[in-house]
Amino acid sequence: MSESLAHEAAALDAADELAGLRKLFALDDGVYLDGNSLGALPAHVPARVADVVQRQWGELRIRSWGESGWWTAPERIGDRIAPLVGAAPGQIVVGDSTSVNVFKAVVGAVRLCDDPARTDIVVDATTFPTDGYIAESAARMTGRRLVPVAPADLPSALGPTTAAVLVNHVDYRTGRLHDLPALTAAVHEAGALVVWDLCHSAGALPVGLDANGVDLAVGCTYKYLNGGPGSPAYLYVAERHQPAFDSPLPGWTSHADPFAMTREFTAADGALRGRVGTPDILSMLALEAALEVWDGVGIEAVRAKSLALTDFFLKCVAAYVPEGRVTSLTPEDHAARGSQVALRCEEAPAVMEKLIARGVVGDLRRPDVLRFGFTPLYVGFGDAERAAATLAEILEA
Ligand SMILES: Cc1ncc(COP(=O)(O)O)c(C=O)c1O
Ligand SMILES: Nc1c(O)cccc1C(=O)C[C@H](N)C(=O)O
Repeated sequence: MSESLAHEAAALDAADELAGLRKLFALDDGVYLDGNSLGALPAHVPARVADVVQRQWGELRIRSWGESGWWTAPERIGDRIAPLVGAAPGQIVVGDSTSVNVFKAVVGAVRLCDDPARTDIVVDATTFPTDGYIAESAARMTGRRLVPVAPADLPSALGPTTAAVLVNHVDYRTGRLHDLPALTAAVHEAGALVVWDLCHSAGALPVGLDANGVDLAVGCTYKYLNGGPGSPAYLYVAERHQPAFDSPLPGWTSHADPFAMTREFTAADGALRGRVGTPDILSMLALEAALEVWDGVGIEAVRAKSLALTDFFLKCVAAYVPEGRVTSLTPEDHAARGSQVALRCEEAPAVMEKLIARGVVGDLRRPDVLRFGFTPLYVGFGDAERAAATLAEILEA
């Protein structure tokens, strides 16, 4: 479209220290900008899953719970995710869906708060729906009131009646990054606990759970962590809260001695309290294999590339797309930007269909949002330029 932007893309790709990671993924010639919904497949994962099925399950059978490390996979893989979200070992367990972990975390936070005068569960009013639905149910179950508040208004909405706050780190629709350090501090100032949903930030930018004193957090692993469709989510319970963390789903695998099979429940120590039932081993070990692409990769470098990619994509869109056809919902300010660009466009459904037909895969968020996720491990600057050029051609036609 423009020689100069295409040249700029080539120069940026040539200078990109993460560019070599793309070959670790099974990708075609298309432009894949939907890794914020389903991350791409790391190429070595199928053989690893085949080994889990054929040898570990097929040959070792029941012995694999011990010999193949199945039983301890939730906490082992939690420790592998921990450095990506700024957590020391022993605070994350992997398992269940994000939705289920939201439930454990919100009810767990209200129980940790343990003050009947604190009647409110505050929820991000712009949240991904599942968090809102579950927070509402958690409020009913714990006899609390659900108070939806826009993240920007959170500090003024908090007070002596706040028990717990559930907020998304990055807004799934607009890509807005919320200020985790400041909001965590504001929640603590009000005497409440905070639960962060990291689905759209883990693996895309530094989170700093421990450094910011976050209480609880949840996240999925099938977006920027490339764990595969429906791969298990995770729950972070800060070490200081673990002794009092009272899970609303105390299954036998979170028991201190699961194989004692006692009638009474005695919670295990540490993050293991977040476990529930038998771990979904096939998905979990696919995730464990997928996480190997992070070996030697620093999240700071990923963040720098993510911002450069979204900046460059916005620049190409401004240069190519006819005036007035799209409006960016994604903040210009780096401090408030996640790893996606959301463009409002009147004809969004038809435009996304045409983009996908031309090999540029983004997401439609109805009614009028074109969503493009930038996953720095395998998306390059040439992809960003091509996506913007294709979008412009479609809008000009
Ligand atoms: C912020 C957020 N929370 C939760 C979920 C979904 O949770 P689950 O994995 O339980 O479907 C998503 C995406 O699906 C999400 O974007
Ligand atoms: N989890 C998904 C699924 O099972 C099917 C389709 C999409 C998803 C998603 O992850 C949606 C995503 N959380 C979003 O931000 O829109």
